[in-house]
Amino acid sequence: MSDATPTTSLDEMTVVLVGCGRMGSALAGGMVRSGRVAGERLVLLDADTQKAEALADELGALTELSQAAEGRKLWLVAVKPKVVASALAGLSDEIAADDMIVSVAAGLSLAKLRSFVGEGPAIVRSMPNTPALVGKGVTGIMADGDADTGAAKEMFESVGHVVELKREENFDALTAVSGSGPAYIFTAIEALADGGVKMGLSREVARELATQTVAGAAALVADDPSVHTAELKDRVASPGGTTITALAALEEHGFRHALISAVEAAATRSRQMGED
Ligand SMILES: NC(=O)C1=CN([C@@H]2O[C@H](COP(=O)(O)OP(=O)(O)OC[C@H]3O[C@@H](n4cnc5c(N)ncnc54)[C@H](OP(=O)(O)O)[C@@H]3O)[C@@H](O)[C@H]2O)C=CC1
Ligand SMILES: O=C(O)[C@@H]1CCC=N1
Repeated sequence: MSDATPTTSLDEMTVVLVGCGRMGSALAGGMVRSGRVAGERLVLLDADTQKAEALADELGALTELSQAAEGRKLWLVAVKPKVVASALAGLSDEIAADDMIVSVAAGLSLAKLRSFVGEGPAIVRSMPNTPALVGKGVTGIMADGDADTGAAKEMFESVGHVVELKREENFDALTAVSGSGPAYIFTAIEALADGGVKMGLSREVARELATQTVAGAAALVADDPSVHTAELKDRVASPGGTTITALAALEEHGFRHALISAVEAAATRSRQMGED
């Protein structure tokens, strides 16, 4: 059972990535770039072997389980939620009872994951995001039962922040805020730059300004959690100035409501996906 699972450092394990798509490749790239996971400790598998081989060439990683070192494996499952059961079934002869399975699939509960693999391997449910590729990801994790999350935590910490959830039902909200969140922010950066282009800036300059503004604003928020974001906003808005005029326009167009509704819609979808 999971509570008998040994505690092993990530250094002593081989990470096997199952699914080299958008999220899987971002995680693999981020881990190798960070120097935390060596290419010879990373096996890349994909239904499309050419995709796995191309990524392995780029990262100096392996593509065959037979090339992996002896010892515990961390199976990082990054296929679409509907494919997780069949992907794990196809690997059942390879997964040892003392291995660890880490799923990144949206909506898939620990109970469902356990039903796919049976008793034995430790299971960790996670929700990362694509900024992991550049070491700026944030990942929610939770283990099945009292399994040790250490190696999974180490892996995700190599590509950014880790938030350990105590209540599994919070995965839907976390998915909606940080799993899907980068897409909202990319859209915001694009629209901010569009505004600059509309007002005469070149696309290149507008993108640079929008990107650095979002990065700088996020850094300021993160710098001191005791300062409310409203206070930071007030410090930008001079009385009768440009910012308060812009904020009024944003309110008129339901900016806050749009974001709140987006998170609500994504969380609802995550919950539905878990019921499929
Ligand atoms: N994209 C994101 O930002 C995030 C995604 N996730 C989760 O990550 C998972 C993957 O999403 P995403 O990367 O976007 O999807 P992709 O479709 O980009 O990646 C999935 C990859 O898995 C491959 N694949 C399919 N079946 C198998 C199999 N049996 N064995 C090995 N590989 C297989 C696919 O190949 P083929 O295309 O040929 O089918 C594809 O290359 C999902 O569960 C999603 O919920 C979580 C957080 C963020
Ligand atoms: O869109 C999706 O379903 C996945 C999960 C979070 C981000 N991408």
